[in-house]
Formats: sequence, C-alpha cells, structure tokens
Amino acid sequence: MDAITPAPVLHRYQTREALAEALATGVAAVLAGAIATRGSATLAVSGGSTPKRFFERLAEAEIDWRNVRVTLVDERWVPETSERSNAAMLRRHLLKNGAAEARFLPLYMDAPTPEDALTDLGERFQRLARPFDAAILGMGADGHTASFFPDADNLAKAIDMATDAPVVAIRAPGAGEPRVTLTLPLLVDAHLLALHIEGEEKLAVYETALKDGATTDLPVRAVLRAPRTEPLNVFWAP
Ligand SMILES: O=C1O[C@H](COP(=O)(O)O)[C@@H](O)[C@H](O)[C@H]1O
Repeated sequence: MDAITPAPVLHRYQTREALAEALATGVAAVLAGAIATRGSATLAVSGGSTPKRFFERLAEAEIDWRNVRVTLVDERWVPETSERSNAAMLRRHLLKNGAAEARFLPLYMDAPTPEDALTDLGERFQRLARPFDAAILGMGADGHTASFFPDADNLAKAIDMATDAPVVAIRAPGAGEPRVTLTLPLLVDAHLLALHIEGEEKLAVYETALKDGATTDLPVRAVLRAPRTEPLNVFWAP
C-alpha cells in the first residue's frame, strides 16, 4: 500500500455535539487569524446534512464576519426555494447571528443548466482570494466528496490537479440533479483542510479509501492523496 504523506490526522469525538464545537472553534481561530493578518478570510463549506451542527456553533463565533467570504464546495442545480439547495441550508444554519454579515458567494445561478453559468461562475471564483483559509469537506457513504461522485461524467476534470477551471458541471447516477463543484486544486490548497464525517458507515468508507484503489470507486481518495504540506484533518464522531 502506498503511504499517504503527510498522513491524515483523525480526530475522534465521543459525540457529534463535541465534534461540532471543536471544529467550529478551530475554524473560527483560522478565520480570525486571517482577518488579523490580511484583513479578510475565505471559508469554503460543504452542503448535505452533516454540517448543520457545526454551522450552528460556528455562527456563534465572535469574529469580524463582515470580512469573511463564505462559499460552498458544491451545489445541486436547484434554486434556494428547493429543499435540496445547499445554499438554503447554509443560510438557515450558518448565515445568522453575527455570521449573517459574512459575504456569501453562491454557486447556483438562475440559468437552465450548470453549463450555462460556468463562465460567470469561473470569473467569480478567479476573483476570490486563494488559497482559501479553510475548506471543510463532507463525504457521502458512496465515497463522494464535494460533488466528486463515483462514475460522474466530469470526475476526471474535477479532480485534475492541473486544471485551471475553478468550477465544473457534474452529472452522476447517484447525484440526483445536475451539480456544480469546485475543483480539487482549489480545495486542497486551503490552509486548513478538514473532512467532517459522522457514523460508523462513513468511518469504514474513509478507512477503505486510505487503502489503494480506484478514485472512480471512492473519489474521496483524490483528496486523501492530493499533494499538501499540512495534513488533512479528519473530524469524526459516531
Ligand atoms: O450531496 C452532498 O453530499 C455530501 C455528503 O452529505 P451528507 O448529507 O451525507 O452530509 C456533501 O458533503 C456535499 O456537499 C453535498 O452536496
């Protein structure tokens, strides 16, 4: 088995609440540090259901949210009126209290397909300061992270470390609707890169992904093996 270097660091918590508290404290410290040194901070977060507790804790952080830019790592191609909208979930659970002052850059635009919006989205993300200060990834039980789905049409492009494209359109059998995702290089050069997973099933998937195998089967393997100086931090609770 080829060693992953630097090896990811697994942080285990007894409860999901304890995990949320610890992750929020760590992310808030990174954002506050960036604001103190550069005047602004950039945070990329995941959708789905797992981040809700973490978002609730992070929204309580006493940092200068006016200088924080928040974006999603991926989005389903649905408007915010949809139950499936990651942006709507983010607004409900993170962009409140002081965090309501953060500047949110959504990935969904009012266009019939993701392809119709790619040029505009690309320009938006080219203007965003890089590297991100923090990128917090999730993972599905099928091993997808962001919208890097097994058997996705554009998976190779989305996880190509040499791509210039910040955003690609994705369609995959397990994805439901069409999607857009930030690409691997944009995510893995974040100062703080974390993978937030909960439950025994996802832990087992993560452990399988640590072993050699096809990225098309478990796309999270691409994140685990991406070149980085600082290790990936994995946050897990049962
Ligand atoms: O569809 C998505 O799924 C993953 C995992 O979501 P979860 O509900 O199992 O936590 C998420 O990381 C991604 O951002 C989202 O678009």
